[in-house]
Amino acid sequence: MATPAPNDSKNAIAVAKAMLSTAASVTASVMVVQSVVRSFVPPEFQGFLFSGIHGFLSRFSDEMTMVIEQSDGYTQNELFGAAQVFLAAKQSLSMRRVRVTKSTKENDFTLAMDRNQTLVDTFDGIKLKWAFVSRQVDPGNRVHHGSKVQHEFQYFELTFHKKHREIVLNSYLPSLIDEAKSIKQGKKKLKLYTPCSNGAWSPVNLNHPATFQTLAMDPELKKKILDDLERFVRRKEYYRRVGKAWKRGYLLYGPPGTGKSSLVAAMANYLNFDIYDLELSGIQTDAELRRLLVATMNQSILVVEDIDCTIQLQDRKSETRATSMNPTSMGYRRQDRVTLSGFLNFIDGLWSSCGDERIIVFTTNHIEKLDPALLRPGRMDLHVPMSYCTPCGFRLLASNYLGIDHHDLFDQIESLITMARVTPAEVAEQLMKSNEPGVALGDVVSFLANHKRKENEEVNEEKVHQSQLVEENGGGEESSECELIEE
Ligand SMILES: Nc1ncnc2c1ncn2[C@@H]1O[C@H](COP(=O)(O)OP(=O)(O)OP(=O)(O)O)[C@@H](O)[C@H]1O
Ligand SMILES: [Mg+2]
Repeated sequence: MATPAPNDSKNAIAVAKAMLSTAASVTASVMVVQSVVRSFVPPEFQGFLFSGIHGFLSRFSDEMTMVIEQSDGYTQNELFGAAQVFLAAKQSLSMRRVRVTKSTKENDFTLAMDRNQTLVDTFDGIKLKWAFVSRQVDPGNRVHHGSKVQHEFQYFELTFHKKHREIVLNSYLPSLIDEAKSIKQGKKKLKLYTPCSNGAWSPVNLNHPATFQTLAMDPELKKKILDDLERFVRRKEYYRRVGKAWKRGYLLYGPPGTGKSSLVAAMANYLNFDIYDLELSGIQTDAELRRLLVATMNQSILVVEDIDCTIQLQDRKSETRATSMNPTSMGYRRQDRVTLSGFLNFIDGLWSSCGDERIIVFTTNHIEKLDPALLRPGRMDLHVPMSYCTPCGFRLLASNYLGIDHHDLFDQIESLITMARVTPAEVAEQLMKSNEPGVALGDVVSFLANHKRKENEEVNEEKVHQSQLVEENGGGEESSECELIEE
């Protein structure tokens, strides 16, 4: 067993005292002292020193510390076990000491936070400092198999600013317990990240139920996407060999309610990837955009929804024209704005090379409005059209929503659906109106019939309008001239 080094310990304490007398920041002092203690003091004495120093310093601090012990004397503390699992999963390669164990029954190594190590977590922008403290307790003169029994007393300390007490108790700790449960079940809890006001990503749990089984879309297209995803995740070595960044881009396009966002959620659920939802219109500068992109993690999907609606990205030519004429004519310098070229260059260049297994998805309702730079071959690897509901899509929805594979009304609905342009979202809405298949399907029939009638009326109105135009212009030939002029 390693013996304590009295001189080193004295040095460490002397440094701690000196720090205290001049410290402007108590937190900074704690960190410096901890690192000094770690360097000079043998592990078995570190726990004692840490909590002593910490207890003394905390009197001057705005921080509060929660102590999470293994048990309350009678029952196990659920939070202690959850923290062990959660923190082990959070550990990064940057940790200096990691405990590694493996039982004969298990195939994998289990990593855990080692004694007297610290780790910083963030939640809703709040910094939370974890320490795993271990103290040797002398139980008196108890002897077992000839040697003196040593007891180890272990607990976690969770330190944060006092003002976040309620958030920690009501949100952070419950979510930690949830996450630990998912980790234990071997299932990662998926997250949906959105940019928050301080320029960082803020996570919430992603509980979207969409899967490839529940998606009503062309079966061949569905299979093509699934195969593409599977090939992508298997191809780590391939991407390395050909010198390409390990990323894949999908462009999903189609009318509202055809399942573009549902497909993104299905992809995340299928791959077990988190989603980063990049709302470009909320981002002011290329620098801010880059910061956010760099902060995304591997094995994730970066989604930019409705890319055509993000005005600055719409028209690169006009953007260039405006800049070349007068760089400050619009009251801002061009480099202060998010630009399509800046975004695409960063996605294709530096960003994709600093991470692995990235998927990028753009969605749009108007593919025709997109800048050609986005549609260029090689930019988005797969273009996925999301279409109106087909008979096959309807059957899948009926099976999902009503649990039925056949019904007398199916034929009528299927022939109506091929004529009416309705979205899966609209059909799903009708199917949800009743648990009784006959009633729900009756609603679908009336909805489709109404929809078809309205479509016919619109077509007729348009025909009348066109023939009025022809009459006003006095004949066929001149009308084509008129169309040419209008264009
Ligand atoms: N193809 C589909 N298969 C199954 N359900 C669908 C499909 N499309 C839409 N839905 C249902 O409609 C709802 C809305 O669909 P979703 O948000 O995915 O459409 P969207 O194409 O992203 O629309 P928008 O363009 O307005 O963003 C979904 O929650 C889902 O219940
Ligand atoms: Mg959507």
